[in-house]
Amino acid sequence: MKKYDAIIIGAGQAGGPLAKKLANAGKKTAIIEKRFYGGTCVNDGCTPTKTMVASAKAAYMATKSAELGILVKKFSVNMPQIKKRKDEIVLRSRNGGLHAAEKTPNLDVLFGEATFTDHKTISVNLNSGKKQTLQADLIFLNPGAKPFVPEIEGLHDINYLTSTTILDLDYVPEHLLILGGNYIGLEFGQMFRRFGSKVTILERSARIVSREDEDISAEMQKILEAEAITIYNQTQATGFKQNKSGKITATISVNGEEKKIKCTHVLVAVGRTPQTEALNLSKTGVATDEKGNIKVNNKLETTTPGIYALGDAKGGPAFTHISYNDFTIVYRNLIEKQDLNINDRPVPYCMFTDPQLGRVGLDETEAKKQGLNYKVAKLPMAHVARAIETGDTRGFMKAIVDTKTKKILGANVLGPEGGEIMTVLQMAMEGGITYDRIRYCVFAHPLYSESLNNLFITLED
Ligand SMILES: Cc1cc2nc3c(=O)[nH]c(=O)nc-3n(C[C@H](O)[C@H](O)[C@H](O)COP(=O)(O)OP(=O)(O)OC[C@H]3O[C@@H](n4cnc5c(N)ncnc54)[C@H](O)[C@@H]3O)c2cc1C
Ligand SMILES: NC(=O)c1ccc[n+]([C@@H]2O[C@H](COP(=O)([O-])OP(=O)(O)OC[C@H]3O[C@@H](n4cnc5c(N)ncnc54)[C@H](O)[C@@H]3O)[C@@H](O)[C@H]2O)c1
Repeated sequence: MKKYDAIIIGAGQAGGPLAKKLANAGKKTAIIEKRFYGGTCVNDGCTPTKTMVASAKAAYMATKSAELGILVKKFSVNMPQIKKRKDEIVLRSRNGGLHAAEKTPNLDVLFGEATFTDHKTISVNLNSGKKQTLQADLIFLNPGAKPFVPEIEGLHDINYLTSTTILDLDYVPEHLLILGGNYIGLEFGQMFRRFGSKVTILERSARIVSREDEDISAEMQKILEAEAITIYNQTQATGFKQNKSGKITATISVNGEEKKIKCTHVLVAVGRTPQTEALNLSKTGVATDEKGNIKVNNKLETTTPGIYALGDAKGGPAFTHISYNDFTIVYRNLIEKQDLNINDRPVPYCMFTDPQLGRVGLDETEAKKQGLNYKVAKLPMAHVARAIETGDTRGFMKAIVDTKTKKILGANVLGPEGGEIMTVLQMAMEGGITYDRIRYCVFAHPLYSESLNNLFITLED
């Protein structure tokens, strides 16, 4: 049995940085990782997908460049090269994080699967085949999540893809059928369409990106359909069959009506599930909800004092920056004796479709639901000088403002660099800068953000 001051399970977006900071603060720390240092974001999430989205954008630009007067006569997609570039970037990032951790005094990095055997006692099945038992008063759980695979007849008999396994393809699928029309389904759907696949997306809800306002869903659907992606809303797959040559027939229910679709590959992108089962949390009194998410209070402490949960495994918004912020909250509270909680933070995000969808704060639906006194400012990208000049006028900017205080309550920007434009509005929200000031702010011409002047000029006082 080895005693530590702190043990961290999972080297994800919270665990890795927390381990280094605790060790540097003088705590004898161990971090246990069963797979790859850096977790989902670095190895199977943000880094590889955004790397491949960049390749897909290059393919898209090759098809669009004639409009800008540049004739690309012919181009081809080199999937092995796209994969190689992605693998190299992932490896560099993974190894960078690992080497920094291994060089940190006071920090032991263990590769293996951790499971609780008793109160604050952890057994690790080391990847080397050996076992090690550890104990600490402070334990941090950062086990992340994995793709959720629904029970659909025949799904387990076909060689379906997940957001993790699709990253290993070194060829372009002929016809990719995707279950789920949100982050993962749309980012991969557009990417593979641009690589040359035929793409069909099935979304169970009435509309894709169903957590956003209706006008966002409609515009996103229009943008994706313009690239010849087929989208079925209010649709579920009810069965799959694969023939000897590998071709798959999916039975789908569209608005209750049965239909058959033939495809070559199926990507399951219907959400993620926490990796908490293997932890054997009942041994240490940490409660989970019916989905396996770890229950925490607003300071991220679980039902067992001294054990904290960070990142995706606690449910709620599942983003890298939220997991990272969890680390900073826990660290500052425990080591710097601050009094921070997770309720006070904004939850911005960006969907990396092209154009991007950046979002922060309240949308129109939520403002209406809360009965707020609000106004909506909306500006089509077709009225944005920068968008016209660069030849991409898809989408719009939208902001919700408080009529009385003139404060910005939220923003959705579906457009080129939508994430960056949203972030400018987020900074205004954080600094309490009202929309009537932004209307007359001097922004450099002709930036996308300059059009925030015009966005708020659309509002009458
Ligand atoms: C395809 C895809 C694209 C994404 N793109 C974005 C994006 O663009 N922007 C964004 O903000 N977010 C994105 N996300 C979400 C983001 O990756 C996660 O929210 C983020 O990685 C936070 O994860 P985490 O810190 O909770 O845990 P993770 O990063 O998942 O790390 C958890 C680690 O714990 C390890 N582990 C689990 N159980 C054990 C155990 N018992 N013992 C030892 N180790 C264990 C796992 O192996 C893993 O390495 C994406 C996700 C996916 C799947
Ligand atoms: N850019 C980013 O920040 C980014 C990118 C990728 C993933 N992520 C994170 O990863 C998480 C998982 O992403 P995701 O897209 O898999 O999940 P999600 O929960 O965001 O979306 C799943 C979609 O699938 C639909 N769905 C559910 N069951 C279905 C079924 N049986 N058939 C058809 N549709 C069905 C849902 O209605 C929903 O629209 C997200 O919560 C997100 O936080 C973030």
